[in-house]
Amino acid sequence: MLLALDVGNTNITLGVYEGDKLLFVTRMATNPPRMEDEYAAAMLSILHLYDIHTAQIDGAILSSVVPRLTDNLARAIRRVWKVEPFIVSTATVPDLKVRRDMPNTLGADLVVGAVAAKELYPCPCIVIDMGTATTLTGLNAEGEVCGVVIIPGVGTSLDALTSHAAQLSSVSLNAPPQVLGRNTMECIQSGMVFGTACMLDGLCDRIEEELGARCTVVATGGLAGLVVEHCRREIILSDTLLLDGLKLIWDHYCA
Ligand SMILES: Nc1ncnc2c1ncn2[C@@H]1O[C@H](COP(=O)(O)OP(=O)(O)O)[C@@H](O)[C@H]1O
Ligand SMILES: CC(C)(COP(=O)(O)O)[C@@H](O)C(=O)NCCC(=O)O
Ligand SMILES: [K+]
Repeated sequence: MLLALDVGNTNITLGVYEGDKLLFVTRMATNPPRMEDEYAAAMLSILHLYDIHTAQIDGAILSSVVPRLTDNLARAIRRVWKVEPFIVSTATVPDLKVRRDMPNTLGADLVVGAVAAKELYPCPCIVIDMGTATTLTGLNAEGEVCGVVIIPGVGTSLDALTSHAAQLSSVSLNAPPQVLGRNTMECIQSGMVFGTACMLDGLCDRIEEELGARCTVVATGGLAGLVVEHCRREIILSDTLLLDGLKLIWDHYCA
């Protein structure tokens, strides 16, 4: 079985594959950061919860955009399962062509999303990932990464807004009944949900203009479900895009 981990700035997403089948997906909070033994204990008890025994894991793959956690997690994996985790980066995934300055600074999650999109969807393609940041990655018809847009994520924006505006407090991230909010809560929700949906529609149009072709658009990340249904363009939702990408990378480079 393969243990696949994607470390984002808010959540560590963990999945286990048996062959091509994703057995389960679960999440651990990224903060506070933990030590090697704490990660080992946490992952062991999660796998125990899903009836996976230590001897059943014979491979591990890790993508991380939080460098200070990567080593502790990798050491925990080596210690518990006696396997060397494959660490995703542009260097370890050389088949993905990245047409931008300093390609090696592309976030590992964006590498994984791009590999998944290139393999699983028609290109040109735009990958939207809505987590701590909202990112849009543009892939051309050859599946090469042509560039990325990075925007503060929906939750991150809301935190910034409410910490800077004396009369605004945080709201639950839900779509209000109409665009014109009738109370402070609805006004903020409208801005967060409809504002983000309009921004995604508009950015996809502009990325298509730059790529000179109509694109497939696929969205993932913890906040995608909330926003994408309010977009006017057709956007495919995939909760497991990054785990799918990790599995594809594993099959290509390690199997
Ligand atoms: N099912 C879910 N699992 C995880 N996070 C979720 C879920 N639904 C909504 N969220 C929200 O998504 C955000 C985190 O998204 P995620 O893609 O895990 O971020 P990151 O990759 O930056 O760690 C948080 O604001 C969280 O509250
Ligand atoms: C843009 C990101 C912060 C997104 O992280 P996330 O929201 O998934 O936690 C991450 O991909 C990152 O740190 N990237 C490095 C810079 C770059 O890709 O250009
Ligand atoms: K992510």
